[in-house]
Amino acid sequence: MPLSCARRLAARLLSSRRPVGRPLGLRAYCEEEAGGSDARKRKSKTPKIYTKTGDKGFSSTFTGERRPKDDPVFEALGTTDELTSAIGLAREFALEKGHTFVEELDKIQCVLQDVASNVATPISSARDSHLKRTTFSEKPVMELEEWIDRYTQQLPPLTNFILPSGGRSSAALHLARAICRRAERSVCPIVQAGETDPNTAKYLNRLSDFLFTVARYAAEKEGNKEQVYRRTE
Ligand SMILES: Nc1ncnc2c1ncn2[C@@H]1O[C@H](COP(=O)(O)OP(=O)(O)OP(=O)(O)O)[C@@H](O)[C@H]1O
Repeated sequence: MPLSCARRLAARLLSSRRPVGRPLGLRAYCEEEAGGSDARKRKSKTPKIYTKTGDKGFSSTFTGERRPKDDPVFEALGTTDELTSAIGLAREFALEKGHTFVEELDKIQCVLQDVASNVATPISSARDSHLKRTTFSEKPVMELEEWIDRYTQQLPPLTNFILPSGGRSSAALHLARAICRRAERSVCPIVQAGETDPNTAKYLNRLSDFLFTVARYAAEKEGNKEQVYRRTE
């Protein structure tokens, strides 16, 4: 597959905000660009979700590098994808209960796409045009801090260790929080290697605090008791 196709695909993915985890495959994209193969033209114009380009255990970064699928970049992308999926589930539970923080969760899911775009663009192989499209600033980190402070003010002070509990919304937010911490751990080595913006790891660090705070807020608003830690002996 010509590299130029990979790059054009990546550019289109970023501009269309197609999720990093499930873009249109390279072959499908190149055929689409070329007007489609004869067979495909006859059958259908719908591009296939699988391209088979990853079958040998390698995949592409946004900069066009082919790397093994157990590379730290794909590990971090996969974990970020798990995180946004867990938030998506928590969001559904929260929506059923009419929680107002659903709005913040919506924005967070979009910002996580930006985190993934930045991680998918290793600085050592990026050109200026890649970097320009995938910048990640401190602004969303600051916004999270404002949200954490606002919700914390509405909660009773913490006097015990809280166990993941407090109803479905709250428990799902705790699960998302734990996955968020794993996402942070997976991004840290990439930051330390100087390959991604440190604000991505900062964002994930603040996000786990935000998820903890809204987990408690959800339990409180729903009138659910949170389980507290008690020594078992
Ligand atoms: N297992 C994975 N975990 C995390 N990220 C991945 C994984 N596989 C691929 N990626 C990333 O997600 C993007 C889209 O994934 P996709 O499944 O289309 O890639 P692929 O496996 O290389 O190709 P295909 O599935 O079409 O054969 C890739 O370009 C790569 O950046």
